[in-house]
Amino acid sequence: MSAPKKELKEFTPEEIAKHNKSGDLWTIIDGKVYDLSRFQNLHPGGLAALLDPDVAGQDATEIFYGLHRHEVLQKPQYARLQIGTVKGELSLIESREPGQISGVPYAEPTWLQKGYYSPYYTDKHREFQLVVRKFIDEVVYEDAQAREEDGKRVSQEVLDKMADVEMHAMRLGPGKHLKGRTLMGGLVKPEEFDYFHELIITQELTRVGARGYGDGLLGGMVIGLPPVLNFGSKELQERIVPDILKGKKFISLAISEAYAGSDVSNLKTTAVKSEDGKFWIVNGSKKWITNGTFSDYFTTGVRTDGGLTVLLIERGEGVETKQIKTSYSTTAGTAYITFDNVKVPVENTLGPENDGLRVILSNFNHERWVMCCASARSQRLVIEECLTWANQRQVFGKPLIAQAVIRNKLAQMIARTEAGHNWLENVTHQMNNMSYKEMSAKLAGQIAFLKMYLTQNAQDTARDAVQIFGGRGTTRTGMGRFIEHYHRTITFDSLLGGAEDVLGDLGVRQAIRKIPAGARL
Ligand code: HEM
Repeated sequence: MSAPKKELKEFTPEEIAKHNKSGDLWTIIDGKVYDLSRFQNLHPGGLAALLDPDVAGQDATEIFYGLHRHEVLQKPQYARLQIGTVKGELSLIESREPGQISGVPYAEPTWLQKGYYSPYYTDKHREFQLVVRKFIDEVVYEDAQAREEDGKRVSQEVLDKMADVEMHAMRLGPGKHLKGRTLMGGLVKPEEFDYFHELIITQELTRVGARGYGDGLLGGMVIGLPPVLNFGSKELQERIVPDILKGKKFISLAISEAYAGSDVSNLKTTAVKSEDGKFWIVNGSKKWITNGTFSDYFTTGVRTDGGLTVLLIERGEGVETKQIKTSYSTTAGTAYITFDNVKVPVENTLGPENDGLRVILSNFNHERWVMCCASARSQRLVIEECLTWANQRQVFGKPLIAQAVIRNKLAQMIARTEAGHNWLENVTHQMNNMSYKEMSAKLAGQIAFLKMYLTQNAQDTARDAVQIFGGRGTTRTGMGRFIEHYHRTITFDSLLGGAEDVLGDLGVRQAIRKIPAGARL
């Protein structure tokens, strides 16, 4: 990220002060001397700001950090404006190194903070987390910022590097699909890989702070491939799974329709058997399908004679996908899909005919839990931004953090995030110790409540964060860019995998079913 090192001179403040006019313009930021003479007319904030008597030839550190993110100075085109350092002064502001753990309180979950303990994570998990973070900082972060902005698909190079360490396979959680694979360069054995490892990957990916990119990074595979692995024929699996896990082919889960979202039993897309019984003929449409614009395969819920069936539909004649523009980046490839007399071999049926609801539901707990991992972590990113900003921002002659109302917003934000994250770790611990059957029976309600709780909190946190950042929280570039992005995209999380009210209701209905027959007040 930083520019190549060059010989830097030392200057005294007196020497620097002489360069204080248009065409001969220096300034000091954090003990470093910048020559802005040739940049002055290109400066996005204008020339006048740079000619201010408190800036031109002076130490502008406080003013600079009130207006720019530190990352501005790390960009090569700006880093090269540095010509020297101030004699006798040290730089105090740290640049984040790849893999670094944040020192800002609550920016990291407790188990990653120095001097804290956890009953859940082992030293192996810690080692794994460090390597995954470094990988994501070095391989994914820049691509995430660029693609979120230009809306293009995740770069193939990133997908290939992720495949090299088997990250696509690991994102599907523990299971048979990991057998024989070298995970993260051999750091964890397939049989040792557990839900905390998966949580780590999901949470580290969330830290890039680019929501559309996060889904574009094969979110469709995370929810669309499990039905193939759990219900597809051996032949089908052997034919399509290897290329998907290599990041060469793509798959989506195609359930929701303009007619039916959370109400999956009311789908209108139909599949009728051909006369020879060899094919399904599929007609209908699907909406909000993540990665749909570039997917090769669609795990699709269809209405059949006696109920609901799930089919693996391959891109081909009769399948059309159109980009839907949503509140987040088109890098997610969110699609509207139409199926017009699409011929699907009956061998592509996933699970028993007319029992598709079970196939779809079997995946929901894991899908929602993944969303919980992401939501819990993204709230920490907001805390880090807000705590740091409130501490550095000067307003009415004091730091913003000196205002009790701001401290109160931060208090609520931190308490909500800690509560949700700790609950998530408890649920993850249960998943690690339960069979799949037990998980389905005991955790559907818990996970539904947890997701509802986290996304409600996330929306409160987004609203509070914008108040803390003020106008900066509403612009796509500059100081508040992560906050603007979070606030704009957070509603998505509250709907994916079931709207909040639907999830809350599911949890209560499950609880009521389990009240012992003899329970009375
Ligand atoms: C090495 C020195 C500097 C560089 C490379 C630089 C670069 C930039 C960039 C890239 C932006 C656009 C930020 C964005 O929206 O993404 C910007 C905005 C701005 N800069 Fe600078 N800048 C420098 C120094 C300064 C200084 C010393 C001042 C002093 C007042 C200043 C005042 C401003 C202002 C007022 C804006 C507009 C901020 C906003 O829209 O909120 N800049 N600068």
